[in-house]
Amino acid sequence: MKTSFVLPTGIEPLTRHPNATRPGQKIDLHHSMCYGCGADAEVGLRIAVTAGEGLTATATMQVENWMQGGPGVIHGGVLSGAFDEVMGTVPLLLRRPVVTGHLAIDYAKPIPLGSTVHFGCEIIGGIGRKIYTRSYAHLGDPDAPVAGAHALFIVIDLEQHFADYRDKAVHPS
Ligand SMILES: CCCCCCCCCCCC(=O)SCCNC(=O)CCNC(=O)[C@H](O)C(C)(C)COP(=O)(O)OP(=O)(O)OC[C@H]1O[C@@H](n2cnc3c(N)ncnc32)[C@H](O)[C@@H]1OP(=O)(O)O
Repeated sequence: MKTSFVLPTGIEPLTRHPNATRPGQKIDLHHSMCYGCGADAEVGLRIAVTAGEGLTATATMQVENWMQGGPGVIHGGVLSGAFDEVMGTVPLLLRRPVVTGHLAIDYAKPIPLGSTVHFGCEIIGGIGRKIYTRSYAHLGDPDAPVAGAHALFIVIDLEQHFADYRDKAVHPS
């Protein structure tokens, strides 16, 4: 798939945490009101990410009617959000919390409403606090990707990063 994303030189391999979610198991829920993965979110993608071998994962998402962009197909921003969620979850296999610094999407084919989108994802490696990932999406045939993505995630101190925003958080009613 064509992409203009350029990986920097000097990326070091990273190692899965010994206590990371085992292959085949769902990677722990971020929180139940999260737009990407939460079961209680008013509107959300409800993506479940499953750990694979090494630093890989898979996920699926149902393309519902509210996700429509161009007639009959998914909105590009929704797909972007899905890639963000999938790639942002995989660093939990390192047991390192991250936020997105840079996200790049390559849209190869329209994705019809009603589709099940399958995602594959891997951590490429890291430099300091920077973690580089790539992902692809297909509709059932991994040899026929409909989109791809790269992202740079930055490792954060979870408590410190969200300290000023916790009083704005919404909780399940
Ligand atoms: C959450 C629970 C998990 C649970 C996981 C659940 C999955 C959630 C998935 C969704 C994730 C999201 O959407 S997160 C929401 C969207 N993202 C955000 O809100 C992040 C907003 N941005 C920020 O807060 C900040 O900019 C940070 C934290 C990303 C970076 O700030 P900082 O901590 O001061 O660090 P800083 O020195 O600026 O950057 C560190 C290094 O990264 C590089 N760097 C930073 N941004 C970029 C960039 N866009 N492009 C290239 N490089 C960059 C810098 O040059 C530097 O390199 P060097 O000098 O070291 O070489």
